[in-house]
Amino acid sequence: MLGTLRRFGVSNVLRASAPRTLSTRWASQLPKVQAPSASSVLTRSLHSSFPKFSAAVAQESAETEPSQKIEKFAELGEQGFIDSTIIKNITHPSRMNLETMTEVQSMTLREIVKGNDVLAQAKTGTGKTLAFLLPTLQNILNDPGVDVSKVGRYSRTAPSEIRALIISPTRELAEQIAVEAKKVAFGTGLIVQTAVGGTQKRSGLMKIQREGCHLLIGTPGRLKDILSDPWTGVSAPKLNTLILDEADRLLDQGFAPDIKEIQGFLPNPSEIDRQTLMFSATVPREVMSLVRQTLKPGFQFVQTVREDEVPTHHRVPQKVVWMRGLENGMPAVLEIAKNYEARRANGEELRPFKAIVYYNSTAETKCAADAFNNLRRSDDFGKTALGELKMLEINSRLTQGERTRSAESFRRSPSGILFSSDVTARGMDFPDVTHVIQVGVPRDTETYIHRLGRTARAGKEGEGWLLVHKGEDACFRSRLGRIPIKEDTVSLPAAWADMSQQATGSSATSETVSQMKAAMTAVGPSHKIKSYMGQLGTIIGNFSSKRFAIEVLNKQFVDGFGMESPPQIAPRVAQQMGLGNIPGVNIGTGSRRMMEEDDSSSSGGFSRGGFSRGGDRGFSRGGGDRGGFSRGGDRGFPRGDRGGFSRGGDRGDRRGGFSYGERRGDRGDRGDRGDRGSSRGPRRALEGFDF
Ligand SMILES: Nc1ncnc2c1ncn2[C@@H]1O[C@H](COP(=O)(O)OP(=O)(O)OP(=O)(O)O)[C@@H](O)[C@H]1O
Repeated sequence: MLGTLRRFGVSNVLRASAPRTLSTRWASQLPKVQAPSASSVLTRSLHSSFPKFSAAVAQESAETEPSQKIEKFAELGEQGFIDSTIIKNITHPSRMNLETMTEVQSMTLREIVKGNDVLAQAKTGTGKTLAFLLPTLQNILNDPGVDVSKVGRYSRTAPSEIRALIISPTRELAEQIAVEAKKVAFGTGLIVQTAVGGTQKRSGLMKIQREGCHLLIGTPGRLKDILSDPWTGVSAPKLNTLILDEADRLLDQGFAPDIKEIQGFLPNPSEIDRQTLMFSATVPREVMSLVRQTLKPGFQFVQTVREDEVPTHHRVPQKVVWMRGLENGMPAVLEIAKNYEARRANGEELRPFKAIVYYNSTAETKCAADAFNNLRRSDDFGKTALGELKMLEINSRLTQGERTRSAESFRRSPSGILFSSDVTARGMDFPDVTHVIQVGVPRDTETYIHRLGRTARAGKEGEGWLLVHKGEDACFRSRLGRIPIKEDTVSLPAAWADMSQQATGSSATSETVSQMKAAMTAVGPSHKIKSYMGQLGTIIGNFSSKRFAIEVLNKQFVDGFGMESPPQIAPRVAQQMGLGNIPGVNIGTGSRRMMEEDDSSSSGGFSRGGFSRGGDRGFSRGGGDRGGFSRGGDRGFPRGDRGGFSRGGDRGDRRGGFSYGERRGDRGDRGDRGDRGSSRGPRRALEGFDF
């Protein structure tokens, strides 16, 4: 109440709300921070970092008790608590068609309308977006200084009338939030604008200048650009609310400086009272000092992930499959799809197969998308039920237009496979995703949780699969050991097939392996090379020894992708990565030229009916031929040649910079770092490469 009083004086709206006891001191919940007993480790695993965090905030925050009463949106309108137009937008069958608030919505609504600072942690897919949008838009309407009237067709609102600012870590998420905000605000006169990188800055800016803005949603880089430039006229001197969605991501090392800088362009909170809201499904302890610096003392800590409750990702069946080699990853993905389709064909009532496959590097997503598109175009697969599946990709290497098209296409499609880097791991709300498949151990627990959270949203069902190599065992146990993932040793024989041998026999697994190997062999050489380099950065961090990592990686490219020998690593890079003396490292400078030749040649590859000779054009210096998926698939891979990797090795790409996973600095949009850029150990040596 105090916050609202401070800002707008007495709020009639608030008086209309029923009195509730919302807060208790967190200290009363202290048993939660005790060390988990052996029997409860699995169910408490989500909280591996949270208990420490909870203890850290015990003294300075209040926790909101779980709501006993699930509220209907319509009641909020009847009470006069929320504007009737907003309620109509939310509840009308032809609009958002929502009836009842989710727990996080119910538990945060009044706190936010009161003007309190809130940190909210709730499971993925439980409606956090609406939880902050609804009260924030209502607060803007409550502000007597806000004029929503129009002169003719034109609003009276200036670009300096921004009352609330939402920061999102990725462009897609910012756009998605804006779409939802516009739905909620429809017909109220409130103006919602976006400022995201990768889009035309000028036209976006002119739109804000022309139409004005009450709620601005953006990515850190573009927001910084716009707010730092006084000539834009876009400013927020009357800002009341700052919202960090995916707050832990925005407060980690990668984004924190940008967030701090943006705060510098906002009014000083000691002069103009400001409410700050933070939402996420995960709140690791590392971000706590920044949470404390950003929120007011006594902020509300709303946590719907309770100790006695199985969090979303526990409810979803999660399976880990240990693969014979990394080359078995794509056949295993294909087998998951085929097994599911077979169940559907047997009459099980299942939704169409709609999966997101996550990789730890951009280049792997590209390679996988290419391979699966090759597969789709082949005669033997193309005519099957799965041949209809859309094979899409999203990663930060695509132009923003391509990214948006892929996201839209996947959103609308009832089925399909999206090969993605962590750009989509947080917040993205693709409907009806049946499977999340993660290949390789993700960089941390939070990444695993958010990726998994792309399925089983809004109460739906979903499955989670993790495909890993035995060499990642220690890393798996340290990052995900407390997550209740069940080992599956029977469902995916393709994960164990020996791909160094030509697949023989007519079993379903042989067919799956043969089909996938042919499709992998036909991937363009430059994609293979980039994938190799991209994986180098991640796999060395995941395996216990470099020697083992190199051996396994090389095997993938020879036995899986049909290369005669693994791609060459330039001597300088090998040295920087500490690979100079590691057996199996193919040191030389031939890869770069090969990529250039491949990029400049027209794409051939996989034609209907199989693998065309033109597929690896420009790649056959050794004169080798290819065929199917024999070991000599990419024979002719040159050795020790001019070129090699140097900074900006991938000239064809628009942007530079490489770090673990997604590139740390996505130059197209400095704010859009879908993936954390960790520069641990050998990965540093690959910075400047764009794989
Ligand atoms: N009250 C509600 N009743 C039913 N569905 C809802 C409700 N509120 C939101 N949803 C729907 O639930 C889905 C997930 O919502 P949202 O994207 O806000 O989840 P989230 O908690 O932000 O997830 P994440 O942690 O992944 O960002 C959306 O499709 C949204 O429309």
